[in-house]
Amino acid sequence: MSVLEVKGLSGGYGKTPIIWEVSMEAKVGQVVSIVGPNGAGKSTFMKSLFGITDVTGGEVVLDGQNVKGLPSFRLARAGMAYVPQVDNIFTTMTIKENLEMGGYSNRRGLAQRVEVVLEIFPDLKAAQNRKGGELSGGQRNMLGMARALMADPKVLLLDEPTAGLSPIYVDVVWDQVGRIAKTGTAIVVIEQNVDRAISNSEWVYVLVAGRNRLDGPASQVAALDLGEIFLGATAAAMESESEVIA
Ligand SMILES: Nc1ncnc2c1ncn2[C@@H]1O[C@H](COP(=O)(O)OP(=O)(O)OP(=O)(O)O)[C@@H](O)[C@H]1O
Repeated sequence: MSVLEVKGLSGGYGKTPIIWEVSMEAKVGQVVSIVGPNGAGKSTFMKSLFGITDVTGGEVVLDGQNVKGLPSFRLARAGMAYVPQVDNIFTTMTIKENLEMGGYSNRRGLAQRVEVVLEIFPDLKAAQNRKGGELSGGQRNMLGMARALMADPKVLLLDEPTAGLSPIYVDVVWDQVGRIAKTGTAIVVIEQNVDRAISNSEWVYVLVAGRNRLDGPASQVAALDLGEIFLGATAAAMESESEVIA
């Protein structure tokens, strides 16, 4: 069952359009990746979903509810969570306090929720009294995800959670993504590394020049030469229709 359906979303920053008629969907408990060349509009698309950039057209349906154009706090209430690439934790607060802040909107059962989330992130559990600012890059990214999970979202949007991490930590973060999905949360992840995206997601979307270029099950996308497609991020790609290879 689809928990997130995006149809023909267009938008950008003020009057500058960046994404054109982008569509995607994510099912309950599914990991969906978005890949594409630098500047393809991946982050802008995610920000548009979460009400941060200007949306000029399209539809966003979250768990059956049309949420396009809602401000971020209402999207959060409706079950969407977003973890940006940077500034995703409070550095002067402990891990536990960061989690408590993440659950501020529903204080009932907060302590139990902290426990549930810490069970998903053993590294954080072991260091729960350390301050955010003392954590490694990988731990910070995990705390960003954990904090977002405090609201028990239906859909979790992650903008490059593995950016700048050592290969070992990249594996750890992807492992956590898989664990979160198993709890039923749908996860949409922007990933620079195509191979990682393919091996850790069920479905992969390729954005080129602000548009859907193609999408399909990870196993089928793996068979394509995406390097070639990325390099061809030209006017020709912009004019082509999106292909679906499901
Ligand atoms: N705050 C902003 N204001 C205006 N334009 C922006 C802003 N942020 C990004 N852009 C522009 O939007 C376009 C798409 O950028 P975006 O960051 O969404 O791409 P991306 O696919 O996520 O790229 P990367 O992989 O490099 O992060 C780029 O041309 C960029 O210059």
